[in-house]
Amino acid sequence: MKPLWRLNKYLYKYKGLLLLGIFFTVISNIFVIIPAQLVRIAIDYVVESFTLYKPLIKGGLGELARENFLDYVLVFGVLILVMALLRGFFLFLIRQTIIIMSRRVEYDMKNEIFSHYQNLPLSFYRKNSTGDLMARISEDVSRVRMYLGPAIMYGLGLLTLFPMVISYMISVNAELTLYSLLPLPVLSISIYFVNNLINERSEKIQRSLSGLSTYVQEAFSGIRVLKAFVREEDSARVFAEESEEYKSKSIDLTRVNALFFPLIMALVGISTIITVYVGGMQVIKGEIGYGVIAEFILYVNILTWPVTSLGWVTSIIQRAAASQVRINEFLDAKNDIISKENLKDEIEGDILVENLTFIYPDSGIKALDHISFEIKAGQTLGIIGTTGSGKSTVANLLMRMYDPSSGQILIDGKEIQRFDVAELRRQIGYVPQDVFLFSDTIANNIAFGLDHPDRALIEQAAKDADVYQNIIDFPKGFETMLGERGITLSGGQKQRVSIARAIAKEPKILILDDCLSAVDTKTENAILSALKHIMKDRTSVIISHRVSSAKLADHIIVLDDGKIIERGNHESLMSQKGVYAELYDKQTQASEPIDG
Ligand SMILES: Nc1ncnc2c1ncn2[C@@H]1O[C@H](COP(=O)(O)OP(=O)(O)OP(=O)(O)O)[C@@H](O)[C@H]1O
Repeated sequence: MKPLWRLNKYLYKYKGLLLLGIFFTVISNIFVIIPAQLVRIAIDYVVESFTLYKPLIKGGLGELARENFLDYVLVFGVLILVMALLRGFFLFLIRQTIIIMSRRVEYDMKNEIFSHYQNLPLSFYRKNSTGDLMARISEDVSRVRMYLGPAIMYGLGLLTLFPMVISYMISVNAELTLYSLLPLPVLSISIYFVNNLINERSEKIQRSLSGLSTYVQEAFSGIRVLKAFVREEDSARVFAEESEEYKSKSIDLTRVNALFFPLIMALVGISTIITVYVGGMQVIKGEIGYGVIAEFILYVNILTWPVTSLGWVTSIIQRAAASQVRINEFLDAKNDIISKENLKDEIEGDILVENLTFIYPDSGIKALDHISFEIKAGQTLGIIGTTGSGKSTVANLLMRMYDPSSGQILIDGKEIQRFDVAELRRQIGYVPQDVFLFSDTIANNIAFGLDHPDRALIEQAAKDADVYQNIIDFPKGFETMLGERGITLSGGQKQRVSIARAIAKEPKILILDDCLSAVDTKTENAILSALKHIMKDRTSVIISHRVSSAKLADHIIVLDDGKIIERGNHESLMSQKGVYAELYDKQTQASEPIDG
């Protein structure tokens, strides 16, 4: 229960709806109790009338008595109907308050979690899978909503109806109350266990279903590989196996579900039999009228649903608490990338890296080992190195996705930690190694980093990234949709759109992380020359494992296993005849990659 206390702030926020909900619950319960009493009065009246009826017929007053009797019964009928309508009306109002409150809280929670997620550092996303993040913001929040909505609603109903009905029943006949309610605790406990079984099995089904959909999703997104390796039959077989598992789990659930209603019916039936039996004995003894039996049968029926829901509500609360624990775990995750001074200065672009060492916190891998370099504003640094040598890690640290383990990065002579994080990133144009484009139009993808998208700027960025011609060749040009519902760009086109997105921001620092690997050297040169022109007064970092990308840079560093092993410009490095020169020779001899 304790984890759910965190939700009290929302209950407080929507206290108006909650209090109204409680009020309507009490009122609706009154309209449950009164009809039962009316039934008792009506039945007792009918029984009495019949005893009086015979002498009246004999006295010739039969017709009058009959009319009187029918009027009276009609009044009862109308009253009971009105009560039922009023109860329905208040039940409607309860749902309009409590369920609406739960939907509002659900909305607030999702927003709170989503904006918290966005604040969390990259390291958090390394530790937790996307599936997990999605499950907590959707399924877990839905379970918590079940507590805030239905569980609170039925819980309130239970808490108010029970004392009202039972105290009234006791006031009518304590002994009959005791007997008729005897099976109800058994009902509640059995429903609790059956419900737990149902939940357990539903969860298994849910897991099996998500396994099934992940499998289908993967099979179709990897359809090219699947077809190329002729694995269709194999894939269909695995699918059939997963479906089989889903089917058997569903049948398991149906078996338990099938137990649910008969169980309720049986226990309610037992209560009714006991009420009729004990009540009948008391009627025979002349202690009560017939009407009391009918009234008590109605009460037992009225109490059945709340008792049934007791087990259900308990298990909803348990599940909600477990979900809230998972939500709280993420909500309590802190962002350790915080600014010391929130400097919002315009960046010039001087970068000084001193003795920088970085160990990835999650894997313990030392990706950078005491590296130092300097880039003056407007200059270009090329970073060359083999796979896993730490090149992307430099980009990560310059973007302040992580903080250095030791050493420091100074931008314009100021420690990077002093800058406002968002402001720093806003002034950096980053082209990641693994291109990610959104399922949106090309124009919107290029304008992604802009607060006020400007068509001329978008088109210029596309020209500078050498992708303009490709885009206007599409029938819908810049309005072409990308992604699942749109067209698929080639690897090289994607990289260039990603570059256009970074330069459209007109950044002070541009970081290209191995993003020219899918374009041919001619396009690579065209892009680099265009970039040189537009980055004239800005700083560029070009990361690549291809020498052709870095050779135009003012300075080049060669990384190996996190250490700088060579530095200089293209000419000086070539004359050193070291790793760089060797790489250059090897790569110029190799055939050029083809622009896909
Ligand atoms: N997020 C991460 N968590 C843990 N270890 C990481 C992470 N990213 C990279 N590493 C490790 O750090 C080392 C350097 O990786 P990095 O990505 O910087 O290399 P790289 O030079 O960019 O390689 P490539 O050219 O293949 O992209 C590698 O050993 C890698 O396994």
